Amino acid sequence: MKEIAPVQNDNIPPDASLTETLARVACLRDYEVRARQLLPRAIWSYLQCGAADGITSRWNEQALQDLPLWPRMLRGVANGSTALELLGRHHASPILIAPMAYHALAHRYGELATSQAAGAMQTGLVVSTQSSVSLEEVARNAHAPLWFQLYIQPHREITLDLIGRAERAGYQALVVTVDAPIQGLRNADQRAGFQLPPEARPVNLEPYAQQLNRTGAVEPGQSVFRHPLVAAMPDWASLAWLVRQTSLPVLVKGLIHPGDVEPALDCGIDGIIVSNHGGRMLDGVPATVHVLPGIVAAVGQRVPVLVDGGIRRGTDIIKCLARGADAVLVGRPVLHGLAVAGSTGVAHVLHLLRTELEMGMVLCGAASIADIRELGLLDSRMHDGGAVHAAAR
Ligand SMILES: Cc1cc2nc3c(=O)[nH]c(=O)nc-3n(C[C@H](O)[C@H](O)[C@H](O)COP(=O)(O)O)c2cc1C
Ligand SMILES: CCCCCCC(=O)C(=O)O
Repeated sequence: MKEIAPVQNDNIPPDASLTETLARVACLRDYEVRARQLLPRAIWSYLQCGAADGITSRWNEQALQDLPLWPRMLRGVANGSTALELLGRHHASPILIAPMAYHALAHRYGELATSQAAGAMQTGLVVSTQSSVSLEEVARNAHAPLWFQLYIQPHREITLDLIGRAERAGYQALVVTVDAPIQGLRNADQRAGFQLPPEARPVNLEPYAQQLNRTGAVEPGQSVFRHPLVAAMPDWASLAWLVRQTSLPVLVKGLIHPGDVEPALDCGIDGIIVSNHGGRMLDGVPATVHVLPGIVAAVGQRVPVLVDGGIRRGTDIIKCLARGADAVLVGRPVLHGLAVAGSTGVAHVLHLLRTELEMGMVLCGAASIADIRELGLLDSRMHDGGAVHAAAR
């Protein structure tokens, strides 16, 4: 295994020791502020910004903040636990790291640093098709449960090869992302002049470079409908085909409409991740926490439902689970921690979230993940202002 010294980080300013930096960081938001100060503007833009006007990206966070929690008292939660079983495996908490391209933009060890932190914190990591460290190298060095995020490729043989590589490398599940047949409209990146630097490359796809000689971006003057990726865009039949090609559990990521649940289940998938890609694809789609209950109802407990988008606090996790999610994925904060303090920063982000989750559970009277779902910690009546008094009578 490559040695990764957690303290080594080019991004930490010379006037602040790592200890000082970490001592001043109280919550995930502090990492965000610090990462923004440290990263070049164009890199920050790519890692942080939502598509177009960033409306959905803001809504994801705002919607979670706007949901009031309704805690229960005097329930005795000593010996509580955040543990759960997901797809037949034990997880220490309902937190996973969302798939994100190019961790090397945030830190020179990229996904190796992230996976080291994930292992230390017993947190599942979803490795992107567009990781900057190869899926095999991440797996060789990992101590965390790994899932592989797969973009269905324009050529079936490439998709098959990626599936085989993930299986052989020991990944435990495939996450098929379906909300990004082309790149979202990245106005902020355009303004900041973002271009991928040489150290951040889609290395997993390099063996197929000759067949994949194009990006997801739409060139000026080109009709979007004529883009080669649109011509090769996957459909439900592609997903059903993919599920038949692997023995691994397959989760579909990017569903937000309950009408898409039945077609997805018909394909034989094993889980759903409610996601709008952190608001990075189609701007103006609803916040994930708003659409979550509709999906959960449509699924009816046939497969696990996970959710991501805007989770910045342990209480956000409680809100998602109270609305029916089995687990959550966290995106940008992981990259913020990575940019500020490498693997230590990521581990700290995960630690902060886990601690906040446990504090929130204690203060809500929830001793287990099941309790969070069953205690009525969120209630639609809470949104009717005065009606809450009537509800309590
Ligand atoms: C920089 C960045 C790169 C991303 N790359 C991918 C990707 O390669 N595949 C994918 O399915 N989702 C990708 N996503 C979306 C995340 O998996 C996730 O849905 C989203 O970040 C969750 O929202 P949050 O960042 O507010 O937590 C990316 C997100 C970011 C911020
Ligand atoms: C064809 C879409 C590729 C997007 C890859 C990276 C990503 O998911 C993101 O930037 O968000």
